[in-house]
Amino acid sequence: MYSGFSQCNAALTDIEAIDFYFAQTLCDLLKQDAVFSETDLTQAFHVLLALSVSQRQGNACLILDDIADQTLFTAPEKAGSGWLFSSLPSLLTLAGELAASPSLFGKLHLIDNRLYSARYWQFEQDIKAGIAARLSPVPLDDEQYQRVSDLWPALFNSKPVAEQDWQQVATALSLNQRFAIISGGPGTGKTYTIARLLMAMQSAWNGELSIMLTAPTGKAAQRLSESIDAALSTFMGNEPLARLGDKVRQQAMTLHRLLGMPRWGINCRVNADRPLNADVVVVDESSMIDLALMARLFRALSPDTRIILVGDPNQLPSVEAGNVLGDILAAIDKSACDTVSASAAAQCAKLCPHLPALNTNESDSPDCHFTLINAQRFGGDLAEAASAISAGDAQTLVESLEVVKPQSVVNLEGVSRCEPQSLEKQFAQTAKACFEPINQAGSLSEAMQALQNVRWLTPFRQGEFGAIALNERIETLMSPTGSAGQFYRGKPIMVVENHYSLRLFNGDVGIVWPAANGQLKAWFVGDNGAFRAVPLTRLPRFETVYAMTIHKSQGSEFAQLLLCLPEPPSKQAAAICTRELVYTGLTRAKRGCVIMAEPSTLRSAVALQQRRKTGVKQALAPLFNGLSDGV
Ligand SMILES: Nc1ncnc2c1ncn2[C@@H]1O[C@H](COP(=O)(O)OP(=O)(O)OP(=O)(O)O)[C@@H](O)[C@H]1O
Repeated sequence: MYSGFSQCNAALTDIEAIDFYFAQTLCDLLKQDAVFSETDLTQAFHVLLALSVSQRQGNACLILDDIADQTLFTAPEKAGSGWLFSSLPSLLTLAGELAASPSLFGKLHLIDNRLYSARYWQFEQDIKAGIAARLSPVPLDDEQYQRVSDLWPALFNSKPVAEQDWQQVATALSLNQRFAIISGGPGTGKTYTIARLLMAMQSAWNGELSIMLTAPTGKAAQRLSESIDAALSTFMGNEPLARLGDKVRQQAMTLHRLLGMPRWGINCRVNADRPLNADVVVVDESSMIDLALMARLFRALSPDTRIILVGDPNQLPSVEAGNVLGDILAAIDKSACDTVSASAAAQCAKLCPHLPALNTNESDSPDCHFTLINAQRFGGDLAEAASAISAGDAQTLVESLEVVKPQSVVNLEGVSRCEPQSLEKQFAQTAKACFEPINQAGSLSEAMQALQNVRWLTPFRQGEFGAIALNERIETLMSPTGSAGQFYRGKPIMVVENHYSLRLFNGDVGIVWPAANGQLKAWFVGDNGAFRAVPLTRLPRFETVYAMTIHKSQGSEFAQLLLCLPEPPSKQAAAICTRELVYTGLTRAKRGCVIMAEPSTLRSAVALQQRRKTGVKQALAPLFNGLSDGV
């Protein structure tokens, strides 16, 4: 085999030291068994290498079919590089023997054709156990029904309607679920529904429920609190409703804080032995939650705690391994919009006799997924473009987009396209139209508002249209000295590391602005919505943020967007430009978006779906099809 990492790295491409040492450590253990031939050990080393690479790429496991009879880790410039894996039957036999070998006991798991390291296998098992334990509904008693029925007309329109109101259906049917998912695109009223569902729950349980609101990032948590507040403000004028609203309103926190995750390390303060003291946990932006974090969340719930996942499965999956929300929804494979069980239909009819009857099915599978499909806030064009992207219909999308000048983004309602060359030619005009309002603002709050109005998004950090180059170019136009990298009034910045004592977190966006004494400071929006200043000398690591990557923009929204989709400069860059990336970028726009792209680049991106290899769907499907295999 290889004498060390350097020799391995010379023979194979796309591997990292961690892959080599993972494979080598396990192979060293295997040698103790003394049952594997040298040939088997060499094959095992490469399978383990492929497993580590696969997990590093965001997959939970290695699908053996993907490597069978394939030569992997090749590089055109390295003659003879790469490794040819054997056929599927012999890979399956080998992987089975590895997983069963005494020296690797518990370290590897082979489920069907999926090879796991113990960590990821355990995450999947914990998620499965957490969901399985919550699938049987907890019926409301008659008094609870009565209280919720009495409240209903204050929460929703209770006049008879011809078209189904999925927000009401979701609320009525989630009331007695201990596990529910409310999914939908941006502005479909997920938070509106959650606020009302929580009001209904509090009324059923006489205001005694302990509710926790959480989201994976600080920004998403802040938006969740604000949106719940806005949804509850409707009830302020009515004393009893306002009191019920107070039992729902609270500051959402990040999942890391909720679980008491240490700054360094992974052992949560809140865990199976010391679970969360909550009756209901609402998790927003669930698509951003990776396997490990979701597993830790489920471990931290006591058996009676209800969990409601909220999110948009068409968005990018988590940065770290897995695609948990998408996989759970794939396992459920239906929503209440299709059919529900007869008992769920009866429950809905009891609370909402004014709604059309739901379609029923014969099964007793749990009705725990509710899709909201009607855009409540999103402009028609944006909603249509977003659904064309999520349906993979690039042709309709490209044909529907008017070609405009890039600077028209500042007042745009809806979606248009501009050619990359026209942004190149009109770069200065476009940047000034978008960002001069920040410099020209008369006050800090106007500048903050202007900053939220327009943002440029890009898939990449590096390269001509990467965030770094775009910010440098824009900054030379905006900075009074004409050079990048200096502080000036109106410079937008994004913190890129956590600073706990300053209460600044990775992704927080602020602005450089003079304090009352004229001294420049960095200003951020505090927890209570008020601005707070941080001395420039104390700022943690930050970047200029006229432009940002689409990944970083998750959980944020802007009135108008310039969505740059340049032609990917390499194969690796092309692999990033997926349908989910375009969808996530576009749906950050509240009013208008200009997509800067060649039609061919847009088509290729929309055609490419980001697939994460996991076994979550296979593990959960039996639970949702009434075939629980007993966890
Ligand atoms: N049934 C409704 N009637 C009137 N307004 C509604 C209704 N549902 C939602 N809205 C309004 O539509 C807007 C978007 O709703 P909401 O914020 O709940 O959507 P969301 O799906 O949570 O959005 P996002 O994905 O951006 O978080 C809000 O202003 C909300 O008040």
